[in-house]
Amino acid sequence: MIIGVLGPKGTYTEKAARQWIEKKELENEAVLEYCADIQDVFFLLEDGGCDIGVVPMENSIEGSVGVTMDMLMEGEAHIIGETVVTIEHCLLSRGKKEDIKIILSHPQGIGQCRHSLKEHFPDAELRTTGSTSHAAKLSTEFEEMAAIASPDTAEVYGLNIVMPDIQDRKHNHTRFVVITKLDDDELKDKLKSDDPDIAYKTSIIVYLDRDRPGALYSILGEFAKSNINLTRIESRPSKKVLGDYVFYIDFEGNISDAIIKDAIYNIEPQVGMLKMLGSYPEFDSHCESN
Ligand SMILES: O=C(O)C(=O)Cc1ccccc1
Repeated sequence: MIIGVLGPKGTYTEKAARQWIEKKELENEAVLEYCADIQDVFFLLEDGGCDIGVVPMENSIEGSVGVTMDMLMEGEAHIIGETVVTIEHCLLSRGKKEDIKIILSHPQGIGQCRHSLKEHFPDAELRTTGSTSHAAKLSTEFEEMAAIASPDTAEVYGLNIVMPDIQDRKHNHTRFVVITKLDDDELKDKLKSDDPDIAYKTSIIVYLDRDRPGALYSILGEFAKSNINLTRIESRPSKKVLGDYVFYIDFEGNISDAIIKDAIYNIEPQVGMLKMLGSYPEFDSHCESN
């Protein structure tokens, strides 16, 4: 089974993928395919180059990962799982702290360390890369470069940890989603089936089409009426005109539950578009460590 992840070796996304692989007991079958950026994970999946993909979705400090949200809207990928990884950013370099002039990372990495960078490296040039480990790899070339990445990545690329705990807040977590293009039958052949008794979550995207008072209220009311708990609601630009949005809604429950099916049935006639992203086992922080 080929699993597309953000590369090169040493990304947090790889950590997330390994966490999910272990949970699904796929250690003997899974082969990781490293991609240059998040978009490429989706393209690899769409082109049939991998069975499964793992991509970052949202971070507790920096918020949503726009490219992941956009690619979920645009493509055929659907969500079959999620996992949460604890983020522990460090500053990695070949040189010493006083040599550092350029700091590299994925935009999420830079965003999660913004205040700390201003405080400790006010004059450094900040440059974005495809991933945290891509930044680490580039930093092996010059002593004046440093990467924001995980301590494990320092080991992979033989870099020094010049500053541990560089993130703005101690508690830092990223939620990753597991995506596929395979249908239920194909998945049944490849994956151990999920325990039907565990808690599920469902993700949808809705576009309201007609801007009118109470349109979103009415949709959210369908969830409230059925006592369905929302876990996330985010808007993204519809990309049609300024001020026009699509809404990403996550809620507790499985689309195979009658109560969820009924709520979706009631919402559908009220919206211009409803895209079902998938129902999948909710990450359980009590059972899963990382
Ligand atoms: O997976 C990575 O290493 C990335 O570059 C994306 C990212 C960046 C920061 C936190 C979590 C994921």
